[in-house]
Amino acid sequence: MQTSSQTNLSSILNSLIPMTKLRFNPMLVLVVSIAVLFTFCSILVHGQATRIGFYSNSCPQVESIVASTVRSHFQSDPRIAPGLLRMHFHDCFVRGCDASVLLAGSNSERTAPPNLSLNGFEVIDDAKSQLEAACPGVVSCADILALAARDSVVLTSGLRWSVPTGRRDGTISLASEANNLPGFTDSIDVQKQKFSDKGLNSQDLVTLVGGHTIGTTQCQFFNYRLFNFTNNGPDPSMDPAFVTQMQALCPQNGDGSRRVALDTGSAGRFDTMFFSNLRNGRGVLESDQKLWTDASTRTFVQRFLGLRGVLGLTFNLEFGKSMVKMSNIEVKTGTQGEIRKVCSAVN
Ligand code: HEM
Ligand SMILES: [Ca+2]
Ligand SMILES: [Ca+2]
Repeated sequence: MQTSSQTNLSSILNSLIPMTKLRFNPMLVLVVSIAVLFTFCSILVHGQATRIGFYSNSCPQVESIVASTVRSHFQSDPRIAPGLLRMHFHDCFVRGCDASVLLAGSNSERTAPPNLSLNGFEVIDDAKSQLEAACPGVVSCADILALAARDSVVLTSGLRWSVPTGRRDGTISLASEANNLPGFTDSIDVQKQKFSDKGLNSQDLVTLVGGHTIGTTQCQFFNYRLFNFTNNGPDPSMDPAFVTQMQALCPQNGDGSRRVALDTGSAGRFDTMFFSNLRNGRGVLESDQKLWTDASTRTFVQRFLGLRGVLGLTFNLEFGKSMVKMSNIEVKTGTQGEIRKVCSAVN
């Protein structure tokens, strides 16, 4: 039913365009105005966001170029897969996912202690130079890193997810800001706090730390648990047989830079073995083992292991969902930041 004011409005609008055959349908005018208003308000409130297919016209080859570059480097050195996943995490937690972690120079993030062992920079540089040849000045380094992290999970038998793109590159990178990153001795409360500061909840925390299902750690980040953790011995949350196994790999006063798997027995495969290891007191990092010790995070570990009946969660599926959240942290879009020409330097 039309109200008299709608009828009046449409007759006024129709009288304004006597030369055309267009006629205003008041309902249509209403729906379109609401849609325009809604879009306008949501841009005002949320800022612009990333979206799937951002480069579908400007650089349709972007995904295939990144994927083939990551694959070819992975074939000669599989360590780049965990390397790129960790690099994306370290990027997102400092100034958002803006490739700040890729900038070289004195006092840049790269020089901060947690970033000294990052690897895979050459993979991003390689993809970037191919993309500059194919679509000059179009694809951001931040997006290349987000895509490369996803491709790394796929290459290690994880599930694929769609990566929204449209990030722009930041121009600032400060070593001092890398203390935002969680540390391997952090309590669960501190871990939760650092994640919630970035809009990530406890489930995201457990899921994303599940990224430790691939890759390695240096002995120096956990060997303090193996010997004099307490007055009379190793960390009591560790399985004694596992302590012996780790002592052999990381002897006291041995080489602290030696590397061992974060997920014993499955360092190359994106699976739930990491969570079984936590359940069995076989977590390598102190911060990882606490995900099982603490009841509030343990429930999520149990859900990934199918130990909570209908509350079961599929790790590989949840990982993609939490990664989409993580890779949208404080993103720069639209006219913010820039599209770097070279990923290690601002334009
Ligand atoms: C409480 C949070 C976290 C802490 C304390 C932590 C700490 C660490 C430490 C100490 C290492 C060993 C680094 C080395 O020896 O070079 C490491 C490696 C790694 N981290 Fe984390 N991490 C956390 C969360 C995450 C998240 C959220 C991801 C990804 C989504 C991630 C992915 C990785 C990967 C893949 C490696 C292996 C790197 C390689 O083999 O090159 N981590 N992490
Ligand atoms: Ca960043
Ligand atoms: Ca694994």
